[in-house]
Amino acid sequence: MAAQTLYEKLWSSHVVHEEADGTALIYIDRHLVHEVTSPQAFEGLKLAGRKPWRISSIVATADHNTPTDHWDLGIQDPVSRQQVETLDANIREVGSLAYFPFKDERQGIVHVIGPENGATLPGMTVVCGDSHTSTHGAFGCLAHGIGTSEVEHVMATQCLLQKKSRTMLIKVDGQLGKGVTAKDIVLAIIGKIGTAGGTGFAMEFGGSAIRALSMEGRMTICNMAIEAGARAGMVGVDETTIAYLRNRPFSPKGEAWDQAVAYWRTLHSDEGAQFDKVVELKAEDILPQVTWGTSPEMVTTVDGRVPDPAAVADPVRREGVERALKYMGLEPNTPITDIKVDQVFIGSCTNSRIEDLREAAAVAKGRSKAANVKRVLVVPGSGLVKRQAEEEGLHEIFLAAGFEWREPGCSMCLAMNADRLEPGERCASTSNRNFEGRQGAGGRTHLVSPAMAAAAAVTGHFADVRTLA
Ligand SMILES: CC(C)[C@H](C(=O)O)[C@@H](O)C(=O)O
Ligand code: SF4
Repeated sequence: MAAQTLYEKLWSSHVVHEEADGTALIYIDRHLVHEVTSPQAFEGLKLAGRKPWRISSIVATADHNTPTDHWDLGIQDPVSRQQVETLDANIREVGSLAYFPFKDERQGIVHVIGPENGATLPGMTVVCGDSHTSTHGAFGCLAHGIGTSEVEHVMATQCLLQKKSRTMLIKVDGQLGKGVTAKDIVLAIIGKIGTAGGTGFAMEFGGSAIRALSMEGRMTICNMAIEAGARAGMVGVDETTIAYLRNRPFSPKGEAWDQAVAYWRTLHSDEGAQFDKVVELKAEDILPQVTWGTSPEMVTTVDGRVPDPAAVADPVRREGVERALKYMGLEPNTPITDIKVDQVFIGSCTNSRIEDLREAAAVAKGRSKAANVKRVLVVPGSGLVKRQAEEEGLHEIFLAAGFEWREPGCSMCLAMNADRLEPGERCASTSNRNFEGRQGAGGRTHLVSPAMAAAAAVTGHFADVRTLA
């Protein structure tokens, strides 16, 4: 058989029916559900008198609207409370493989709880009514974000209507420098190809620098594939994938594990497989990244400067830069390290896993929040991450530095709960989107790695983490 890409293997093993124009129905193995995009889907199902096709595919949690402090007080905001209670009621009514509700010890951000519970497994098709579902592709799965009407369609039929994507390989070879992380790799990729660079593609990340990453790092990269415009992001299965999944609650056990592992080992692009497009980066060239604008592609290196619109030849791009600088309150040519921050957010489905917290703690250790920084929020991605961090004493490092140690959830990634920026406040954030108003109306977001966020917290401005270590 001809050499196949990972995407082609995943696609062909899930096609139920294909039309002449290439539109296909693909079977869905795992359906992750959260409170924001599921209410209308459950309602639609109820109105049609239907039941979910395969309840055991559903894994649900409440994450966007849950508070990250004073859990004893419940959910104060009535809209958020109703959202979460609606999910509670819907899951109670229809059932699920697992539900991690508000306050459950395994509750957390949907893209953190899936993998850590072994609910995301290689070879699966994974969907969720959430754009960052691409995260799960780190496990050699085909993972798509879907809209609310598609959530209903998947519940009703266990299938999704899709058109086959073109394939892109992003190959990162070499060794990352000290203080440079998976977040810097993915920001550098988006800086290079742009937020539309992956449009129409399923993106596979490969090369020796990707192979050397932990599963946490691979998830960070696949998480932001969507910010590069890709339909899905993925990494082939290797021993790192398999070691991560051993003994997770929903991972197969005993003989079924051995059979699964034998299959999983086939889930990588074959030697000589042809991609429609290949982009190459050298790990040695990647420096710590900081975004300066209102789109993830508006990014530069920590030793760089805010761009000067006058130097941008293309008039459309020039206007985009001008508008972004106005919103961000930045002057052209300002050195990145001169930009002071008001708040720091360490969390989100991009960077709230144990390794992220370890990296932030390594910088925070023995240091303190700078006086000009109003608040530093550290928000673990799940209850299990929180427990692990506490077992390792990371929370004590954060608290000693004057950071706040919170309960898990999406938090100030998109300000659907009480955690938000005030208008005009500037934030170093480990999340994935720096859009206008994303962290609160008028808030200004700069995307960075956890180590760089901690460096900004202790110095009060963006600082090269390599000089602090
Ligand atoms: C609320 C949800 C639909 C949304 C998404 O799809 O991504 C959110 O998670 C986000 O990050 O903006
Ligand atoms: S952490 Fe942010 S990006 Fe991730 S699912 Fe929640 S709101 Fe979306």
